[in-house]
Amino acid sequence: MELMSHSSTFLLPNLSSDGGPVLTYVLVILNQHLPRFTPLIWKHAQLHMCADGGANRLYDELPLLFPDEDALAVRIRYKPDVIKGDMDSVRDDVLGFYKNLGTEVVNASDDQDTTDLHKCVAYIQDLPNLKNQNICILVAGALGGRFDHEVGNINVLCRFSSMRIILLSDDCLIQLLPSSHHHEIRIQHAFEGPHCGLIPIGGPSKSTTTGLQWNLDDTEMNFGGLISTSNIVKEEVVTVRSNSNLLWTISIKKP
Ligand SMILES: Nc1ncnc2c1ncn2[C@@H]1O[C@H](COP(=O)(O)OP(=O)(O)OP(=O)(O)O)[C@@H](O)[C@H]1O
Ligand SMILES: Cc1ncc(C[n+]2csc(CCO)c2C)c(N)n1
Repeated sequence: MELMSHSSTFLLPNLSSDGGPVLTYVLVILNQHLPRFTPLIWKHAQLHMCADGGANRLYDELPLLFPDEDALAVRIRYKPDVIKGDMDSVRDDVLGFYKNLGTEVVNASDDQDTTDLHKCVAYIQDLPNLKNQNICILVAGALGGRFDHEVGNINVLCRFSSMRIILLSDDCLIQLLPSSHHHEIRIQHAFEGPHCGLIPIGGPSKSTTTGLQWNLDDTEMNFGGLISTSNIVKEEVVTVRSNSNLLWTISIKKP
């Protein structure tokens, strides 16, 4: 089985692959409080998208991260490339502002069965320019607020299990570790940890880990039984093998 390497190098001031694969980052902004490090991951991303009402967050909240600057100048500097969704949450003034700057708007209001995040990920998956790139989608504002939205966002990880997608908030990140691979997670100790968790998301799992305070040794996990929450990262590298998909979550440090 192949090894998949992971490293949250997008949290570093300057992007490096840290021995892992070279990734092309795409940023998707959701309709939830913008993480404080949004300008940093914006800089690392090649493409910037807003999921429907996520455009309101960019418009309203990004200037607050630059209190000494003119709000209009900040909004022009952080222009999304694409806004996609069913358009029931983005405000008309916000849509008009970004359309005037040249943002592409994709109205998918006919689809009321998939979330706006799902629609954005499907758009990224189909982009011809990114076809041969090793893409990693960073999803800002994926956690906090409404629980149905949070679970919907986690479900997108499962529906697009062959894509690298990382859900982000100010406090933590969540990503899928598909059982099709073994995993090596390089920890950026200055920016993340020590609290972490491994959660069986697709049914019962048997998993083996190294690098944690409470390692698993071909240990069965399932909802209603054991799941690994409040675990602690102890080494530079965490390894995970599992016969079914797991969610990996780790805390993000406050500056
Ligand atoms: N409170 C939240 N927590 C986590 N993610 C959220 C939250 N609110 C919105 N999102 C994410 O942002 C995306 C865009 O949000 P938006 O409010 O435009 O969605 P919506 O489909 O209009 O929601 P609603 O269910 O209220 O109609 C959603 O698809 C979801 O992924
Ligand atoms: C069983 C079922 N439950 C809920 C919805 C509603 N829904 C799910 S995603 C979405 C679009 C949100 O932008 C909406 C309205 C549905 N279609 N099917």
